[in-house]
Amino acid sequence: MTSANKTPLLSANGVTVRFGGLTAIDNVSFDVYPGELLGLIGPNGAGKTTMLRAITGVVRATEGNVTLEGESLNGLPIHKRIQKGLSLSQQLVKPFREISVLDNVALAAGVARTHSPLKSLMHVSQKEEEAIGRQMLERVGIAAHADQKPGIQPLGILKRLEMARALALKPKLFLLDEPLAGLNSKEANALATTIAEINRQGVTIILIEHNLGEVMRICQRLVVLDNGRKIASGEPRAVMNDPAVRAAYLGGDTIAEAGVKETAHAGDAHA
Ligand SMILES: Nc1ncnc2c1ncn2[C@@H]1O[C@H](COP(=O)(O)OP(=O)(O)OP(=O)(O)O)[C@@H](O)[C@H]1O
Repeated sequence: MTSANKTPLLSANGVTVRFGGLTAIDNVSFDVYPGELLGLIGPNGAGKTTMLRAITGVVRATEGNVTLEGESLNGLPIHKRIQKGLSLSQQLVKPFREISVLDNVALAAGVARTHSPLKSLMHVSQKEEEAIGRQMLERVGIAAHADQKPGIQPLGILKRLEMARALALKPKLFLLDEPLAGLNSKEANALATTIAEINRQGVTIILIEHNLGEVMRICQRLVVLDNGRKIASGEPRAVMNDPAVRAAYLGGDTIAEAGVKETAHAGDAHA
């Protein structure tokens, strides 16, 4: 957990991202400590996904910098950041539909080992990658689907497959962008439990999520963005009771209640 004498795994320092005249991220700084499950939350359009993209190199920060284990990631392309230990599980799930669930994960494991998608394609199903694939499917709870094709899987399984693919890269920092979106409350609850379990096994995680009930349940610390700015950070319950956070979400009313309801969905509440 956070402590003054611990070195952050990741530090964002004064990160600003502008798209033309729009400042999507405005001078945001925060740290992620080894072993943490950090929730990055905020209303629609707050800048959460842009922040993740600035960390992974999908968008370039206009100002500021991001360091991983003290080393600047500035200017590094996405694949170099992956090599250094970042892995992003995306909101949109796009597996290869013609190969099995297991081969999808084995392929990702191959990319991690060869850093070349082409080589990993030729290596797919080699024993070691396959073993990593099976291990990751176990980890996300879908080992029973290993030999099936992704095309016939429901969204809940596909989300877990996407997570298994990202975990196959053996990341130092695992970035999850709205993994619970589109799931019913029972599925969301189960997947959030899996995410907490992955964290307990030692994987440091940044979780972007609108489902505040699950965020409150599994995250150890929160960073809140609104209009591109960091408006609060700290222990979840204290953050949820922060007047600035209440105002950002609901105009100051019932964020604490919304936060503890299992089905709470800030995106819905905000709409
Ligand atoms: N590539 C882009 N070009 C221009 N504007 C963008 C781009 N990406 C994001 N934005 C804008 O930046 C702002 C922040 O968007 P972002 O998607 O990061 O927010 P978010 O907090 O992830 O929102 P949500 O919860 O709705 O997914 C929004 O105003 C969005 O329209």
